[in-house]
Amino acid sequence: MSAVGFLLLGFLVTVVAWVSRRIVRLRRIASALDNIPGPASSSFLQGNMADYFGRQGWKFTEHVAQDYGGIVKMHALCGERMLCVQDPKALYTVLIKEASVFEESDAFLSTNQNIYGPGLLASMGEQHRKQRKMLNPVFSAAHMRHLLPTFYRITGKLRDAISSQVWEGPQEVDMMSWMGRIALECIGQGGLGYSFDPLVGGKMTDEYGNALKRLFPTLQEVNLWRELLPYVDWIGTPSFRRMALDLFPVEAIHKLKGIIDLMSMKSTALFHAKRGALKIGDEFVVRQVGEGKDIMSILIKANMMADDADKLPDDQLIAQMSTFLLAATDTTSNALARILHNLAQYPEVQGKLRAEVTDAFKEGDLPYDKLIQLPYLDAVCRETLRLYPPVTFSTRVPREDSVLPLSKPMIGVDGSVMSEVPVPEGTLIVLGVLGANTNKARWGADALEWKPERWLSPLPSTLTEAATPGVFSHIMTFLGGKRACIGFKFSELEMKVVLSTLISTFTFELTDKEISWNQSPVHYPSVGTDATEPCMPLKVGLVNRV
Ligand code: HEM
Repeated sequence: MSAVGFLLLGFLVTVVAWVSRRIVRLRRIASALDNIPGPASSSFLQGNMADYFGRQGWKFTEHVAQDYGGIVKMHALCGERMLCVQDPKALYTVLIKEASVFEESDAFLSTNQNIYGPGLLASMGEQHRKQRKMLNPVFSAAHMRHLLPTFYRITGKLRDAISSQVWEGPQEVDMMSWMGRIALECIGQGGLGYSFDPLVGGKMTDEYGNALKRLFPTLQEVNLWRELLPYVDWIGTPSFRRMALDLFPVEAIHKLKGIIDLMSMKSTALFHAKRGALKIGDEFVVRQVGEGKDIMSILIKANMMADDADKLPDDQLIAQMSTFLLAATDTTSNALARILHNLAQYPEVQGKLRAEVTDAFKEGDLPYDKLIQLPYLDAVCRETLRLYPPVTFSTRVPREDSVLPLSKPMIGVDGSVMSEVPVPEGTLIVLGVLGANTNKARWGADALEWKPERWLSPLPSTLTEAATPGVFSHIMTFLGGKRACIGFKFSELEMKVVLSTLISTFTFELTDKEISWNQSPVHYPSVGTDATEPCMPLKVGLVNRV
């Protein structure tokens, strides 16, 4: 049999095995979850997948968040059931108490393993625990404060670049593009000690940076094939699998392979250069981009000094580099874009924020603690992250049967009162971040309104008295537990530096172009609902020219 015939046969066997396993699992899950209320399925094939995860899925996500109980049954592909979990006690069980049962899905882990290598987003169990043990201290506030001068310097360049665009008078500026570039440069210099972009107008030309930008759109093109990965990524040796991929007749897969190869080559070269510099000594290191204060330099040093039992192998260190770049860029840039969009819609909030920041910075750049604690800047960031969590697609799959207790009982489809929900092994769980962040019983009747002021007075006791398992305030935007976002302090600092610089220099207004927000692994803005290209035009002017 020819190599192609052998490949096709293997593929067919895999598909048949996958379909039969799926049918058995479906039947079991469906009967266990029958009694949980939730929206009707839109079609047998797609269930509610397109309603929830589709580009215009935000309204449906709000409907699920507001109109059902703490756990909502939804329909996945071909009759499969999935649960949206938004009750705080149930979320606590998923993320903390039984975190070793509720792991990332196999498809998520396999995809990430093939893209980034064995980093945080591709590891589970002991390997993940060991990586977090090494990495948690690297992301502590003590290290973040050393990044502040780098962030001020980079953001100064951004301010100069935008100033030159609007020097002659207010202009329409695509702020999404600038937020993408600043976020990449912050994680480039602050995370890897590498500069992607001089931030001087035009477009970024760096090969590595452009590969990163192409990754998510290309992944979208191979969505269906990704589901099959856990069933095939153990077949043969890595070189056999590479050969099989070259023969596979799907163009997007070849494109993806090219992007991943380039990212891997660049991060490996950067890693070795960095470790070489660290071995030569501190004097050499301070002359590098990042001056040895970037996350990777600190990680490599910590790893060199760790006990043998705690040391991470090179491939796990290298894998963190693309992991950080991907996890940090779109999330923070879109969060910043959302804040600017809201400030343009609420000029009184914009004015109040500008007054606070201008007064605070009148004697020069603020030190770390003062910047982080500026009350109104903090309130604007928290409130935006609460109401518009940038990441909405976090999922988990229980590796064994489990039970999720509820903080507030709910009424089942048969009218009975349910204080807990049985969850069979293999059930797809969507973490209902929006539902947790906007629960009216806990946040108050105005939970769906964007009101930064709510953070300036004590939060309702309904919220503070019932624990929320989130790492950031009382919100679930960065999740909680052992897989919570490791970079939330990095992101918070970056957002505050960028916003304080922009808001004290520029004014932001809406244009006549409608900005719509698209559901995707990370929410992004576009002009109107048809365009898929990320874009957010705002009318930008100079503060002292108004
Ligand atoms: C507004 C900005 C950000 C948001 C909303 C955000 C949100 C999240 C969420 C929800 C997760 C959990 C994903 C899951 O388990 O399904 C996560 C994980 C992660 N984030 Fe962030 N993130 C942000 C910024 C950052 C930054 C700046 C970095 C790095 C500097 C970062 C690095 C990571 C990493 C490495 C993980 C995987 C953690 C693990 O599995 O142990 N994130 N993030």
